[in-house]
Amino acid sequence: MSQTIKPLVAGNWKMNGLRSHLDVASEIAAGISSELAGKVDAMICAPATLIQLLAQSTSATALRIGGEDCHSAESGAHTGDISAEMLADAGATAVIVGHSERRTDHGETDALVKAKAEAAWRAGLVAIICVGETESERKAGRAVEVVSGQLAGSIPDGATAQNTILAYEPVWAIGTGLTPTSGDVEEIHWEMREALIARLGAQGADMRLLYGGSVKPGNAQELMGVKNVDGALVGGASLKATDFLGILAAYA
Ligand SMILES: O=C(CO)COP(=O)(O)O
Repeated sequence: MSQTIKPLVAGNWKMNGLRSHLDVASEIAAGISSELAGKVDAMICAPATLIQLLAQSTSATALRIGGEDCHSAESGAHTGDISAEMLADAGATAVIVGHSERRTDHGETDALVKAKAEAAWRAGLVAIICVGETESERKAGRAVEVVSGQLAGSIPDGATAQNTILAYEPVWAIGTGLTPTSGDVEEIHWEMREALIARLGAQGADMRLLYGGSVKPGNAQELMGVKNVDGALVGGASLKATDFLGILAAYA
């Protein structure tokens, strides 16, 4: 945990949540004391259908609301897509780009992820850029190489510690209950930090680096304690208020 960087625990609801799920966010917001909010930022990235409702219901709380993806264009003939401006208009303050499920399901390339990050900034949103190796890439000893390549290709010039957050999510750890060892997380996060400093200087030194992949209340303290881990990106455990608050409690 860095001395100077305020950590962020962000939930990613993925394609989960009807309006009946709004109570979960309210419960999470109610569970964040002002003391805890002084130590860690908290966010839920939600399906586009819920963003406005969530932003309204949590507006007086410390919980921030984000989107899960955006198109690179501001508007136009892109049926079914959502622009960063639309997310901002609905009350989002950030958006995830380049999640491995988007890279896999929709064939998103580093170049597209980079364009989406620039779109996020254009709309005044923070870009949460995701990178991470697959199981076969790790087994082949290529984890550092793959993550470094994604990082170089997905982060636009002009990234700052204010407009960009990086999330390392090993694909094989997502939704599986498997996590890398603390040593493996430390190695990747160190490599990311070095690459960011080499490219962005002080902005890279201050940028938040989240770990994601099967983060639960039971392993949060250990994972969040790893050097250069400045918070978490949480999938399944963000759908239950007690679990998400249990992860935030690692920073209490
Ligand atoms: O993909 C993730 C967050 O973006 C991680 O998902 P899980 O926490 O369910 O493994």
